[in-house]
Amino acid sequence: MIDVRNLTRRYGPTVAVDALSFDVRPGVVTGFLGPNGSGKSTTMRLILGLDRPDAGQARIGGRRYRDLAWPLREVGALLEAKAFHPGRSARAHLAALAAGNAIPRARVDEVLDMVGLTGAAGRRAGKFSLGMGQRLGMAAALLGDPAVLMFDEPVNGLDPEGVRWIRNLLKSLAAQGRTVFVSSHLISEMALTAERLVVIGRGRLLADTTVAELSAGAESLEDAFFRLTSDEIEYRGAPS
Ligand SMILES: Nc1ncnc2c1ncn2[C@@H]1O[C@H](COP(=O)(O)OP(=O)(O)OP(=O)(O)O)[C@@H](O)[C@H]1O
Repeated sequence: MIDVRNLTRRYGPTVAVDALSFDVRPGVVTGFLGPNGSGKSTTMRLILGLDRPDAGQARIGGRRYRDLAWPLREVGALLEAKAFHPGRSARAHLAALAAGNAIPRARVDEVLDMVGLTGAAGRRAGKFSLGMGQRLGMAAALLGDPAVLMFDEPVNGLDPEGVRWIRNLLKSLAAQGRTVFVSSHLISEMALTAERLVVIGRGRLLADTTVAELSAGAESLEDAFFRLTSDEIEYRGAPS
């Protein structure tokens, strides 16, 4: 469970996250949607203690990130691809993370297998394709067997096979009872992956609902999304 209460973050005159409150529940995939610059990445960084809020707070399993004794064992996150040393093998990268977080070494091979990287485990991660890099990032997120998982735009740039693989992985992690929170620009992809949705615009909450409910009053989830966010997009072309 993730709970976000009155979370606010300003950068100079920009209010990136504006008194945002929502819960992310276990057992389902929750999509995090919003136009470019609406504050999704900032919110995720605040939840993960990578940035400090000006007001409010975010908690994981009832505790702030900085109060977690072994963060990697409570929350796994994939924020950007290729967040690893390029000269290290995939296995060495994961082994270093495991050692630093008191995670048994045997778990490294388990997660390599889960993400389909067993055959490439000895290769230098710097030579990995984008899809392999995402798989390695997923393996790192899963290493501590955490109950809460967060992914920022995990399918960006992936081929259809990679997109489907991530979709199925997220669903199976939620089916195991984990809390899965995933941001995306791709509304059609979220319609296939998520059950619940948190939608924001200019840092503010626009909807905290299910995919089914949001789609119900519109022709498609995409139409419902554009209706919801139409006043929130900073730069629009002139009306045709
Ligand atoms: N470190 C920073 N310094 C200054 N402004 C920032 C910083 N990080 C984010 N912002 C601003 O805060 C707002 C929210 O940005 P954020 O990256 O969280 O949005 P986003 O929804 O993740 O966008 P995208 O979908 O384009 O990735 C934007 O106006 C952005 O320019």
